[in-house]
Amino acid sequence: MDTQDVVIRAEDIVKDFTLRNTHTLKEMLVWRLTGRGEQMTNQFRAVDHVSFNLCRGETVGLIGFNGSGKSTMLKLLSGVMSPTSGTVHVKGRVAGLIEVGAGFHPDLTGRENVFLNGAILGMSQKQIEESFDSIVAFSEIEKFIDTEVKFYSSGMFLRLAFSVAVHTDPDIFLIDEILAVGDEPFQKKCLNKIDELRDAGKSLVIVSHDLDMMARFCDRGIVLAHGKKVVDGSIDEAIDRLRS
Ligand SMILES: Nc1ncnc2c1ncn2[C@@H]1O[C@H](COP(=O)(O)OP(=O)(O)OP(=O)(O)O)[C@@H](O)[C@H]1O
Repeated sequence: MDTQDVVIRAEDIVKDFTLRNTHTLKEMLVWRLTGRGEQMTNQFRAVDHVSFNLCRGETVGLIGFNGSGKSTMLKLLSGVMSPTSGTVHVKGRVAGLIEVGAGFHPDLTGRENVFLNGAILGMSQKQIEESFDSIVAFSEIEKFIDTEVKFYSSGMFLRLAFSVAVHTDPDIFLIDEILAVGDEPFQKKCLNKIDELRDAGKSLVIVSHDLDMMARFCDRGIVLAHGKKVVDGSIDEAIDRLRS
């Protein structure tokens, strides 16, 4: 594919987290006085020099065992988090379904959150007004739309968040495991919507432990292990590596 078609270019991404150890005040004082203050924290590398391109129209599955860095990688792609080093270039509008309810304010109603979230995802007030009925209809939570979202179940959060995100007409859609919290009918509806987005030539990055679902949706698979990219190939090749 020529470089014009690249919508995400992740170059040599590293993400380090600082893990804090809990110490008593006395320990901290002794450590500081003995000049060992730097040992109070340690660094953990969650993403280790990962590079890849995502092309227009591709659906890539990001797979790997627990703690391998998948969710961190999605947050770096979405811009919610910055890399320690390396760069992420994005072309087009990104919608991320990364954490259920992220970007939702608990004290606001569903209706207010649709406007807030839509605006965060780059929609104008007029676009949100025009899409509002369709957003609510897709989510099927009409009855609760004027209830504060702190009273929503995680499935209700997902319904509204997914619905807002797909209505923003994203070029790139990032989806974390969260589909798991929806009930089966809603999951089916989301999967159909994902098919529609694929058919419309959108680019998707999906994180899931449901390898059969990944085999059905993804063209390509990237396997992360301890933060490193160990496979970037067909989805079948990626799944084989994980299952071997
Ligand atoms: N904010 C943070 N502070 C410290 N460590 C973190 C933070 N976020 C993630 N980590 C660590 O980074 C590593 C990768 O986490 P991440 O959530 O990206 O893994 P994952 O592959 O998505 O895992 P899972 O399959 O369990 O969801 C884990 O060891 C996790 O503890």
